[in-house]
This record gives sequence, structure tokens and C-alpha cells, in this order.
Amino acid sequence: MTTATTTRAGLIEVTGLTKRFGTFTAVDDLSFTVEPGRITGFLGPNGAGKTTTLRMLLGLIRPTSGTATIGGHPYVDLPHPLSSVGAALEATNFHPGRSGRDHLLVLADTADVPASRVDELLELTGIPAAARKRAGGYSMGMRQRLGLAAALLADPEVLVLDEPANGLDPEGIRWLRGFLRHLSGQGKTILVSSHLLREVEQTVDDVVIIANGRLVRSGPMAGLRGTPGALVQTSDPAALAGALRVADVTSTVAEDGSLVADTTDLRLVGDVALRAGLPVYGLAPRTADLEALFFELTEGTNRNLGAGAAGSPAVPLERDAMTGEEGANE
Ligand SMILES: Nc1ncnc2c1ncn2[C@@H]1O[C@H](COP(=O)(O)OP(=O)(O)OP(=O)(O)O)[C@@H](O)[C@H]1O
Repeated sequence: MTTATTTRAGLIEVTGLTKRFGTFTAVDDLSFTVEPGRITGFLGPNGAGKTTTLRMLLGLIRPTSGTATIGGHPYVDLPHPLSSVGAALEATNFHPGRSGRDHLLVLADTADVPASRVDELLELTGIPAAARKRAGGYSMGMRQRLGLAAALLADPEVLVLDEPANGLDPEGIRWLRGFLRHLSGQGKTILVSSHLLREVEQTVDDVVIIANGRLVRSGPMAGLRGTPGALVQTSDPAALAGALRVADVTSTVAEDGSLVADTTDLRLVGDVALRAGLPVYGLAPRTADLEALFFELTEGTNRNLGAGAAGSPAVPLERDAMTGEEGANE
């Protein structure tokens, strides 16, 4: 069993985490771990409970039950929270009249971080010139980069980013991917939320997928992609399946009539078909349809649209420690 004294500093452990707002259960008995040196995608449709979970992890709201710890400690008990965890939960909470650089300088002062680190981070996040202008005029992508710079100020071991790809153009998403990869290469723990699997599928090593506040899947991204294979279109799939079996390759006929062979050796499949005298109309590696899988796993669970909305809250019930949003009780 893991204890606070033996847990690695950057390990995130969520155990039986539950959050109720009145009668509405936003996060329901959620358990997962996030490993250092890896990028983990925290995925689920709108309203699944991602932000609520991250807020509990960051000590901004109290769990109804369960725990969320970083290096074995709840956030509020971390001896050096700023150098342990950097977070960017919203891309909008900057003083609009203040420049991005000034915003970071204020934060740096609070966190006891030298001003030189601010300029280093503005370079790293690609906004050195724009950061001298008023933050009120920033695009969403710029605000994302500024939020990322703020999260990294104290060079934390753990980075928690809520929808960081929102508002980034394809070039920006590619940049973010490379940047996060670089940080995970330094051994940092990176937890990135998104409501789109497709947006992060090339970025993340592991996934934690939730729907209706509950865990539906967690593990390496490779496991989600499934076993690679070959897709073949031929005139007689059953005959080709028989010929492949002789060559020690198992296969199944898909709904659309194509044959899915359990091998990545396309040349072998082509050769077997040729020897069997069967025409091949199409031959390609099989790639998982992640979008379809994600939809299947989370189907109809967007609570903000009302589907499956039993007990859905009409009004916010609790004041949020970060945004000061309205609300009262738990
Ligand atoms: N303070 C609150 N009071 C009442 N209900 C809340 C509060 N905060 C969140 N909720 C509800 O809890 C559910 C989960 O919300 P949450 O913001 O955690 O989802 P999410 O997965 O982050 O969604 P999105 O992708 O849209 O940001 C939603 O139905 C939301 O309306």
C-alpha cells in the first residue's frame, strides 16, 4: 500500500472522490492515478465532472467524500504548493488593463520567483512581444499561453491544465504538444483535461475517461487504440479468411464485409490473397476509430445538454474559491 512517506512527489492519487452539489452528484466515487513523467488526458463530455475534479485536486472546493492527493498529500497540506503544482484552470482570469508580463511579475513576486523567470517563460510560451500589451486584448490562444506561463512560474513538478488546447489553432496545438512533451521528458506529471479525445490523442500517453462523474476507462492510450491489424476488401472474405488461417493469421469479417486480419504485415496478406486467386480491392492498416470509441464510452452523457440529467442542478450551489461564483452549500 502507498503511504505519504513512500509516495513519489509527483504522483497524483484520486480515491473514491465524490462531490455533491445539493442532491446532484457531479463527481461520483472516482478513483485513478496519474504518473510522473507522463502526459495524462482527463477526458469526458461537457459536464462530465472534469473541472469539479480538478478543483478538488487543487483544494479549491472540498470533496463530499474521498481524497485527491499529490505526492501523498492533499493540496492544502503541501509544504510548498507553488513549486509542487502549477495549474491553469481558466484562460480568462487576468486583469484586462494589465499587460501579460505585469500579470506574471505580480505572481512571481508573490511566489518568490525572480523576475528573470518571467521573461524566460514568455520566451518559452512564445509570447514575448505580445506580453507587453494589455491582456484585455488577448486572443483565447494568447490567454492560454499566458496561463501556461503562470502555471510554470515556480517550475512545479505537477502541471494541471484545464482544456489547454481550447482556442489554439492547429499550429498552436502542435506547439502545445511539443511543449508538454518536453516538460514530461523532464519528469513532470502532466494532467490535461479535454472534452475531445481527438484533440489530445496525439499528445497524451495515458487517458482517464469519465462520464456522469464516473470513471469509464483509464490506462495507456495505446490500449485504447486496440490491437493493430490489416483491413482487406476482397470478393470472397470467407475464402480469404480460410487462406489466411493456413498462413497462421486469424481474421474476422467486419459488418461492412471487409476482412480484419490480425497482422500488420500487409505484404503477407496481399501474397496470401494472390496465391488464393482472390482479387484485393483495398488493403490498409487498421487504425482505431477513437472518436467512435469515445462517443460509445460516453454516449448521451452530456449533462449540460440535459441528457441523463437526473438531479441536474438549476443553479450553482457552492461558492467557488477560485472564481468567487455564486452558491452556498454542499
Ligand atoms: N458550483 C456548482 N454548483 C452546482 N452545480 C455545479 C457546480 N459546479 C459544477 N456543477 C455541475 O456539475 C457538473 C459537472 O461540471 P464540470 O464543470 O465539472 O464538468 P466538466 O466535465 O468540466 O465540463 P466542461 O467540459 O463543460 O467544462 C455539471 O452538470 C455542472 O453544471
